[in-house]
Amino acid sequence: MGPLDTDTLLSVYLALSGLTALFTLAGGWTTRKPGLWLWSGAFMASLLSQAIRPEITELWGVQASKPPGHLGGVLQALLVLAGMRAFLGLRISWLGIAAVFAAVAVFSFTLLATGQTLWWSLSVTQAVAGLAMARAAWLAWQARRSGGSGALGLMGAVLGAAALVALARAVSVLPIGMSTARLNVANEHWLMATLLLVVAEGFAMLVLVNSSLRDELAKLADFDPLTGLLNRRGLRSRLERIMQAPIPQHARPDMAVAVLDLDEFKGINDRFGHQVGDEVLAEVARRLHAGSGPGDLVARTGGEEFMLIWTAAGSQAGTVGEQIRALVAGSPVPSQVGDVGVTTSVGIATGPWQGNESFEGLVRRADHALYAAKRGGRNRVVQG
Ligand SMILES: Nc1nc2c(ncn2[C@@H]2O[C@H](COP(=O)(O)OP(=O)(O)OP(=O)(O)O)[C@@H](O)[C@H]2O)c(=O)[nH]1
Repeated sequence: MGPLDTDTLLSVYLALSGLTALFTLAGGWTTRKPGLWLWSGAFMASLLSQAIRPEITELWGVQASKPPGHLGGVLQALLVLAGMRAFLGLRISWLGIAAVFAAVAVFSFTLLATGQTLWWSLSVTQAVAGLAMARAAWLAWQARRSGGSGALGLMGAVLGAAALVALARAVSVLPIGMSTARLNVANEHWLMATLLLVVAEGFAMLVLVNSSLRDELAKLADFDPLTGLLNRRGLRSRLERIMQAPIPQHARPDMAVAVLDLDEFKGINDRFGHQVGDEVLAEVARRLHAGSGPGDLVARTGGEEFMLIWTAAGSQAGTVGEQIRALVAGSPVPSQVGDVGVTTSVGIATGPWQGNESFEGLVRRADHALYAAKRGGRNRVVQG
């Protein structure tokens, strides 16, 4: 036996699968990310399928130990695919997975029972595993292309490579006109590539989980959890991005900054309770968001304070304030205690885009206008 014969490679494969299963299990446990449990199960499946081979060999002979190993590879790939779907929030067809697995299992065990060569079993199981991996790679790529993180691209590349290796292995072990010795050599080559890819898959999975946690943290830092609107920090960073866009200042339509403060909101809390107050805030946020265009920014900048930046208010700038007030006060907010009437005061300032300085100036003007609206009796718009 050489140092890199099939049995040695399978032992290394077993050890690496076990480690990857542990890492993904730890990842699933600590992050509660969907998909990681399935990925851990995927590597556990290939570990178990290799670990039970010596026992099966002892009981029923070496031939009988092969189909479980082959099927472990299929189960692993199907679970990697299911994990990818879960990670991306897609539906998983367990019936489809069971049907594919059962069909391949029946095929392998029929070959075993009828005394035919088990190279066919390896070839077919690797082909099925390759197709499942290719599907998982495709999903990762699609998600990357529709705005996902770079880690999805890495995952797609690694799973794509795993798919190619499995398919190449499926072809290289086809028992057509090749001696068993040559089939063994071909199998060992591709098995070695599979080993490297187990490590790469585990690595890509952890990178993917880390990057999605980082995205979540960034989201938490930029958004208000009650209303889902941007918070002050998120508003600022998005505004900076818009201001830095390479559009000449003279080509930008005027923008409007509106500062809103719900009227006598303390009274709503006192009369109906804090929870109803929260419902009102969430509904006001929904209305403000629904009433804004895709390029506009809507933020909750304080308890019952909101800020809207209409990035292309243009010639309608003068009427924007009244539209915003009507969005909030136009109809009462349905809540657990029935309809709750709510009004808002709005301070508004419009002007051209001229860098950060001018934006701060606009906000100051809008703030002063808001105080004037409150002083003037509330539920009104004052232009600053
Ligand atoms: N339910 C709820 N209430 C909040 C939240 N954040 C701030 N508030 C409440 O909002 C109220 C704001 O009250 P005030 O600043 O006195 O203003 P107001 O009653 O709206 O009166 P005016 O602004 O003068 O019209 C306070 O009672 C805060 O407790 C929140 O997240 N949920």
